[in-house]
Amino acid sequence: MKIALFGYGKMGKMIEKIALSRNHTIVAKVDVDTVDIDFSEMDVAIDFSMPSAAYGNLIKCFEHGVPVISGTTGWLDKYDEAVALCKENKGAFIYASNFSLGVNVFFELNEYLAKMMKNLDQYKVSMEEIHHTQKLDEPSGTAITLAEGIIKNTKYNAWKLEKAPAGEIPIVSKRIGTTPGTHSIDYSSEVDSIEIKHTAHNREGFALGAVIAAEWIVGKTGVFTMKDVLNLG
Ligand SMILES: NC(=O)C1=CN([C@@H]2O[C@H](COP(=O)(O)OP(=O)(O)OC[C@H]3O[C@@H](n4cnc5c(N)ncnc54)[C@H](O)[C@@H]3O)[C@@H](O)[C@H]2O)C=CC1
Ligand SMILES: O=C(O)C1=N[C@H](C(=O)O)C[C@H](O)C1
Repeated sequence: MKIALFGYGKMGKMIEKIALSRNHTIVAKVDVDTVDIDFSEMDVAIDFSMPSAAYGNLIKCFEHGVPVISGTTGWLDKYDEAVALCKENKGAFIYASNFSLGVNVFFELNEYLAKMMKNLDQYKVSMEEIHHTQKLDEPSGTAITLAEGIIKNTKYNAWKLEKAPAGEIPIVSKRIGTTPGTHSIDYSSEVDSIEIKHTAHNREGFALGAVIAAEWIVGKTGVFTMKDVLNLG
Protein backbone atom coordinates (compact mmCIF):
# COMPACT_ATOMS: atom_id res chain seq x y z
CA MET A 1 0.00 0.00 0.00
CA LYS A 2 0.93 3.64 -0.58
CA ILE A 3 0.54 5.32 2.83
CA ALA A 4 0.41 9.04 3.64
CA LEU A 5 1.37 10.09 7.17
CA PHE A 6 -0.38 13.16 8.60
CA GLY A 7 1.83 14.03 11.54
CA TYR A 8 5.47 13.00 11.44
CA GLY A 9 6.27 13.04 15.13
CA LYS A 10 6.79 10.20 17.61
CA MET A 11 3.91 8.13 16.23
CA GLY A 12 4.43 9.10 12.59
CA LYS A 13 8.02 7.87 12.73
CA MET A 14 7.03 4.63 14.49
CA ILE A 15 4.27 4.01 11.93
CA GLU A 16 6.78 4.56 9.13
CA LYS A 17 9.07 1.91 10.68
CA ILE A 18 6.25 -0.63 11.02
CA ALA A 19 4.80 0.14 7.56
CA LEU A 20 8.16 -0.29 5.81
CA SER A 21 8.69 -3.57 7.67
CA ARG A 22 5.40 -4.75 6.16
CA ASN A 23 6.56 -3.76 2.65
CA HIS A 24 4.37 -0.67 2.35
CA THR A 25 5.51 2.63 0.82
CA ILE A 26 5.31 6.04 2.49
CA VAL A 27 4.22 8.48 -0.22
CA ALA A 28 3.74 11.58 1.95
CA LYS A 29 4.83 12.90 5.34
CA VAL A 30 2.49 15.79 6.03
CA ASP A 31 3.43 18.06 8.92
CA VAL A 32 3.02 21.71 9.96
CA ASP A 33 5.44 22.92 7.30
CA THR A 34 3.80 21.01 4.43
CA VAL A 35 2.39 23.38 1.80
CA ASP A 36 1.12 21.23 -1.09
CA ILE A 37 -0.35 17.77 -0.52
CA ASP A 38 -0.61 15.38 -3.48
CA PHE A 39 -3.52 13.06 -2.66
CA SER A 40 -3.40 11.28 -6.03
CA GLU A 41 -0.76 8.76 -4.95
CA MET A 42 -2.32 7.76 -1.58
CA ASP A 43 -4.05 4.40 -0.97
CA VAL A 44 -4.66 5.35 2.67
CA ALA A 45 -3.81 8.13 5.11
CA ILE A 46 -2.86 7.71 8.77
CA ASP A 47 -3.29 10.76 11.02
CA PHE A 48 -1.35 11.04 14.26
CA SER A 49 -1.05 14.82 14.44
CA MET A 50 -2.52 16.98 17.21
CA PRO A 51 -5.97 17.72 18.65
CA SER A 52 -6.29 21.02 16.79
CA ALA A 53 -5.26 19.52 13.43
CA ALA A 54 -6.94 16.11 13.20
CA TYR A 55 -10.40 17.20 12.03
CA GLY A 56 -8.99 19.37 9.24
CA ASN A 57 -6.76 16.54 8.04
CA LEU A 58 -9.69 14.11 8.04
CA ILE A 59 -11.87 16.42 5.98
CA LYS A 60 -9.14 16.85 3.35
CA CYS A 61 -8.86 13.05 3.06
CA PHE A 62 -12.64 12.61 2.76
CA GLU A 63 -12.81 15.30 0.07
CA HIS A 64 -10.01 13.61 -1.92
CA GLY A 65 -11.48 10.11 -1.58
CA VAL A 66 -8.61 8.81 0.58
CA PRO A 67 -9.52 6.29 3.33
CA VAL A 68 -8.18 7.54 6.65
CA ILE A 69 -7.08 6.10 9.97
CA SER A 70 -7.27 8.63 12.79
CA GLY A 71 -5.28 8.00 15.95
CA THR A 72 -5.05 11.59 17.12
CA THR A 73 -6.95 12.14 20.37
CA GLY A 74 -8.50 15.23 21.95
CA TRP A 75 -10.80 16.22 19.07
CA LEU A 76 -13.91 14.09 19.74
CA ASP A 77 -16.11 17.17 20.06
CA LYS A 78 -16.00 17.08 16.23
CA TYR A 79 -16.36 13.32 15.82
CA ASP A 80 -20.04 13.38 14.81
CA GLU A 81 -19.30 16.06 12.20
CA ALA A 82 -16.44 13.95 10.85
CA VAL A 83 -18.75 10.92 10.58
CA ALA A 84 -21.37 12.94 8.70
CA LEU A 85 -18.79 14.35 6.26
CA CYS A 86 -17.26 10.92 5.73
CA LYS A 87 -20.69 9.53 4.79
CA GLU A 88 -21.49 12.57 2.62
CA ASN A 89 -18.28 11.96 0.66
CA LYS A 90 -18.74 8.17 0.60
CA GLY A 91 -15.41 7.94 2.40
CA ALA A 92 -13.86 5.43 4.80
CA PHE A 93 -12.71 6.24 8.32
CA ILE A 94 -11.60 4.58 11.53
CA TYR A 95 -10.94 6.50 14.73
CA ALA A 96 -9.49 4.70 17.74
CA SER A 97 -8.23 6.28 20.93
CA ASN A 98 -5.85 3.33 21.09
CA PHE A 99 -4.94 1.02 18.22
CA SER A 100 -2.87 -1.50 20.18
CA LEU A 101 -4.15 -5.08 20.36
CA GLY A 102 -3.40 -5.17 24.10
CA VAL A 103 -5.48 -2.10 24.88
CA ASN A 104 -8.36 -3.36 22.75
CA VAL A 105 -8.30 -6.56 24.80
CA PHE A 106 -8.17 -4.31 27.88
CA PHE A 107 -11.26 -2.43 26.63
CA GLU A 108 -13.17 -5.74 26.53
CA LEU A 109 -11.84 -6.79 29.97
CA ASN A 110 -12.90 -3.40 31.35
CA GLU A 111 -16.50 -3.84 30.17
CA TYR A 112 -16.62 -7.46 31.42
CA LEU A 113 -15.51 -6.38 34.89
CA ALA A 114 -17.86 -3.37 34.88
CA LYS A 115 -20.85 -5.66 34.19
CA MET A 116 -19.93 -7.81 37.21
CA MET A 117 -19.51 -4.75 39.44
CA LYS A 118 -22.76 -3.04 38.38
CA ASN A 119 -24.79 -3.87 41.52
CA LEU A 120 -21.90 -4.09 43.99
CA ASP A 121 -22.45 -0.62 45.40
CA GLN A 122 -19.89 -1.14 48.16
CA TYR A 123 -17.16 -0.69 45.51
CA LYS A 124 -16.25 2.77 44.16
CA VAL A 125 -14.40 2.99 40.84
CA SER A 126 -11.49 5.31 40.04
CA MET A 127 -9.05 5.57 37.13
CA GLU A 128 -5.48 6.70 36.56
CA GLU A 129 -3.58 7.32 33.33
CA ILE A 130 0.13 8.10 33.03
CA HIS A 131 1.78 9.49 29.89
CA HIS A 132 4.89 11.35 28.79
CA THR A 133 5.31 15.01 29.56
CA GLN A 134 4.81 16.06 25.89
CA LYS A 135 1.17 14.91 25.82
CA LEU A 136 -1.16 17.81 25.03
CA ASP A 137 -4.52 16.41 26.08
CA GLU A 138 -5.87 15.07 29.37
CA PRO A 139 -7.35 12.73 30.25
CA SER A 140 -6.05 10.46 27.52
CA GLY A 141 -8.37 9.32 24.78
CA THR A 142 -7.87 5.77 26.02
CA ALA A 143 -9.01 6.78 29.51
CA ILE A 144 -12.12 8.37 28.04
CA THR A 145 -12.91 5.18 26.10
CA LEU A 146 -12.43 3.13 29.29
CA ALA A 147 -14.67 5.50 31.29
CA GLU A 148 -17.34 5.25 28.59
CA GLY A 149 -17.14 1.46 28.85
CA ILE A 150 -17.77 1.67 32.59
CA ILE A 151 -20.63 4.17 32.18
CA LYS A 152 -22.28 1.89 29.60
CA ASN A 153 -22.31 -1.08 32.00
CA THR A 154 -22.77 0.43 35.48
CA LYS A 155 -24.75 3.11 37.36
CA TYR A 156 -22.01 5.71 36.79
CA ASN A 157 -23.17 8.50 34.46
CA ALA A 158 -20.07 10.62 33.79
CA TRP A 159 -16.35 11.00 34.35
CA LYS A 160 -14.43 13.93 35.81
CA LEU A 161 -10.75 14.85 36.06
CA GLU A 162 -9.30 14.45 39.57
CA LYS A 163 -12.13 14.60 42.12
CA ALA A 164 -15.65 13.48 41.16
CA PRO A 165 -19.03 13.59 42.96
CA ALA A 166 -20.91 10.37 43.70
CA GLY A 167 -22.04 8.69 40.50
CA GLU A 168 -19.13 10.07 38.46
CA ILE A 169 -15.80 8.39 37.71
CA PRO A 170 -12.66 10.28 38.89
CA ILE A 171 -9.76 10.13 36.45
CA VAL A 172 -6.27 11.12 37.63
CA SER A 173 -3.88 12.11 34.81
CA LYS A 174 -0.15 12.05 35.47
CA ARG A 175 2.61 13.24 33.12
CA ILE A 176 5.92 11.52 33.90
CA GLY A 177 9.07 11.44 31.78
CA THR A 178 8.70 9.47 28.53
CA THR A 179 5.94 7.10 29.71
CA PRO A 180 4.29 5.60 26.56
CA GLY A 181 0.91 5.01 28.23
CA THR A 182 -0.31 3.29 31.41
CA HIS A 183 -3.99 2.94 32.32
CA SER A 184 -5.45 1.46 35.51
CA ILE A 185 -8.96 0.99 36.85
CA ASP A 186 -9.58 0.37 40.54
CA TYR A 187 -12.75 -0.78 42.30
CA SER A 188 -12.27 -0.17 46.01
CA SER A 189 -14.42 -1.11 49.04
CA GLU A 190 -13.87 -0.94 52.79
CA VAL A 191 -12.43 -4.45 52.77
CA ASP A 192 -10.58 -4.84 49.47
CA SER A 193 -9.69 -3.48 46.03
CA ILE A 194 -9.86 -4.95 42.55
CA GLU A 195 -7.52 -3.39 39.96
CA ILE A 196 -6.90 -3.97 36.27
CA LYS A 197 -3.99 -2.30 34.45
CA HIS A 198 -2.50 -1.96 30.98
CA THR A 199 1.10 -0.80 30.51
CA ALA A 200 2.51 0.05 27.09
CA HIS A 201 6.25 -0.60 27.01
CA ASN A 202 6.77 1.39 23.80
CA ARG A 203 4.80 2.79 20.84
CA GLU A 204 5.15 -0.26 18.59
CA GLY A 205 1.79 -1.72 19.60
CA PHE A 206 -0.04 1.49 18.78
CA ALA A 207 1.69 1.76 15.40
CA LEU A 208 1.18 -1.89 14.44
CA GLY A 209 -2.52 -1.64 15.20
CA ALA A 210 -2.83 1.51 13.10
CA VAL A 211 -1.08 -0.10 10.12
CA ILE A 212 -3.24 -3.23 10.43
CA ALA A 213 -6.32 -0.98 10.48
CA ALA A 214 -5.00 0.79 7.36
CA GLU A 215 -4.53 -2.56 5.59
CA TRP A 216 -8.10 -3.52 6.59
CA ILE A 217 -9.88 -0.35 5.49
CA VAL A 218 -8.58 -0.12 1.90
CA GLY A 219 -11.42 -0.94 -0.51
CA LYS A 220 -14.15 -0.31 2.08
CA THR A 221 -16.66 2.53 2.44
CA GLY A 222 -18.08 3.67 5.78
CA VAL A 223 -17.21 4.53 9.37
CA PHE A 224 -15.67 1.71 11.38
CA THR A 225 -14.00 1.02 14.71
CA MET A 226 -11.23 -1.27 15.87
CA LYS A 227 -13.93 -3.76 16.93
CA ASP A 228 -14.59 -4.22 13.20
CA VAL A 229 -10.89 -4.77 12.52
CA LEU A 230 -10.12 -7.10 15.46
CA ASN A 231 -12.25 -10.21 16.07
CA LEU A 232 -11.96 -10.30 19.84
CA GLY A 233 -15.12 -12.36 20.35
N1 LIG B 1 -4.74 6.11 18.97
C1 LIG B 1 -3.56 5.64 19.38
O1 LIG B 1 -3.30 4.41 19.40
C2 LIG B 1 -2.52 6.63 19.79
C3 LIG B 1 -2.80 7.96 19.73
N2 LIG B 1 -1.84 8.89 19.97
C4 LIG B 1 -2.19 10.28 19.71
O2 LIG B 1 -1.54 10.68 18.52
C5 LIG B 1 -1.28 12.08 18.54
C6 LIG B 1 0.18 12.32 18.18
O3 LIG B 1 0.98 11.74 19.16
P1 LIG B 1 2.59 11.87 19.02
O4 LIG B 1 3.02 11.32 17.71
O5 LIG B 1 3.16 11.33 20.27
O6 LIG B 1 2.76 13.46 19.00
P2 LIG B 1 3.97 14.30 18.41
O7 LIG B 1 3.83 15.66 19.00
O8 LIG B 1 5.24 13.54 18.58
O9 LIG B 1 3.67 14.34 16.83
C7 LIG B 1 2.61 15.09 16.31
C8 LIG B 1 3.09 15.66 14.98
O10 LIG B 1 1.99 16.29 14.34
C9 LIG B 1 2.49 17.46 13.72
N3 LIG B 1 1.42 18.37 13.35
C10 LIG B 1 0.95 19.45 14.00
N4 LIG B 1 -0.04 20.03 13.29
C11 LIG B 1 -0.20 19.28 12.16
C12 LIG B 1 -1.05 19.34 11.03
N5 LIG B 1 -1.95 20.33 10.89
N6 LIG B 1 -0.95 18.37 10.09
C13 LIG B 1 -0.03 17.39 10.19
N7 LIG B 1 0.83 17.28 11.23
C14 LIG B 1 0.72 18.22 12.20
C15 LIG B 1 3.48 18.03 14.72
O11 LIG B 1 4.33 18.97 14.12
C16 LIG B 1 4.20 16.73 15.14
O12 LIG B 1 5.27 16.43 14.28
C17 LIG B 1 -1.71 12.55 19.93
O13 LIG B 1 -3.03 13.06 19.84
C18 LIG B 1 -1.76 11.26 20.75
O14 LIG B 1 -2.72 11.30 21.80
C19 LIG B 1 -0.55 8.54 20.34
C20 LIG B 1 -0.23 7.21 20.45
C21 LIG B 1 -1.19 6.15 20.21
O1 LIG C 1 -0.26 10.69 23.60
C1 LIG C 1 0.11 9.48 23.65
O2 LIG C 1 1.29 9.10 23.67
C2 LIG C 1 -0.96 8.46 23.66
N1 LIG C 1 -2.19 8.88 23.45
C3 LIG C 1 -3.31 8.03 23.27
C4 LIG C 1 -4.41 8.42 24.25
O3 LIG C 1 -4.59 9.67 24.40
O4 LIG C 1 -5.05 7.52 24.79
C5 LIG C 1 -2.98 6.56 23.24
C6 LIG C 1 -1.81 6.14 24.03
O5 LIG C 1 -2.18 6.01 25.40
C7 LIG C 1 -0.61 7.03 23.87
